Amino acid sequence: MKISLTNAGKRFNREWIYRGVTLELTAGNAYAITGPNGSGKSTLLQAIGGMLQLSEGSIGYESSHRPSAIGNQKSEIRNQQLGDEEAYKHISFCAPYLDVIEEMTLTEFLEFHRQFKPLLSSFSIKRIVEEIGLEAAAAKQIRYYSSGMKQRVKLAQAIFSDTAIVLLDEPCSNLDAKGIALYHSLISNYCKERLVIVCSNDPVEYSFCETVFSVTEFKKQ
Ligand SMILES: Nc1ncnc2c1ncn2[C@@H]1O[C@H](COP(=O)(O)OP(=O)(O)OP(=O)(O)O)[C@@H](O)[C@H]1O
Repeated sequence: MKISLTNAGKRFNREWIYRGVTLELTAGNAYAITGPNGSGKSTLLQAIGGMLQLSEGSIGYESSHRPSAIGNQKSEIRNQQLGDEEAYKHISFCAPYLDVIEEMTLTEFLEFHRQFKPLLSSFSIKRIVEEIGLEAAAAKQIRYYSSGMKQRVKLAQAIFSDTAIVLLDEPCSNLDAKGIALYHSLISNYCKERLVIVCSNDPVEYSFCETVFSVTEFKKQ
């Protein structure tokens, strides 16, 4: 999977938040978007995730796959541009401004979510609940969870969805030291082959990202 941004820009009213963003982001890599409060990190991530329309420029999503081999011949890897609808099936998102369904229990919520985005193969809901250490609370409505427990649920929803792209906005919000360790183990166990983008000002959240860029680089107009 590859995401290409070409001259991407976003403005609210007359104010350009970023402009001239040209980047290629590829699967198997982790990227961090940093920058001061209000600089446009979330706005850029939301545009990449298709939740927000750009004011100018474009975003393309390209998947690569190897069609099944014919006879003994090895087939070439084929690249295919995806339409927006198709691309969004490959994206999962975790962010403070995205809500979980508070009226559901954790088990019900994961069952519900699975109908729209399949889970990583070989993962049962029971196993996911165990992975995030919430076995004792699995039958409790999410509305009664602490903020750190809710954050674990949001991380699980994003990381255990079978998507090539994982977008994480402030992924360690409300997590304690154990929760932060859990986040890092989920990233290293389940995100190696995927395209991960983390929006953050806290190096602890993006320590594993090979490429770090600041949204302030895209403020020159
Ligand atoms: N819907 C909107 N309408 C008008 N302005 C907006 C809207 N959404 C965001 N902004 C503005 O865009 C700018 C960038 O906001 P954004 O949330 O992307 O910043 P951020 O870098 O993620 O900040 P933080 O570190 O505080 O989370 C801010 O000035 C914000 O006020």
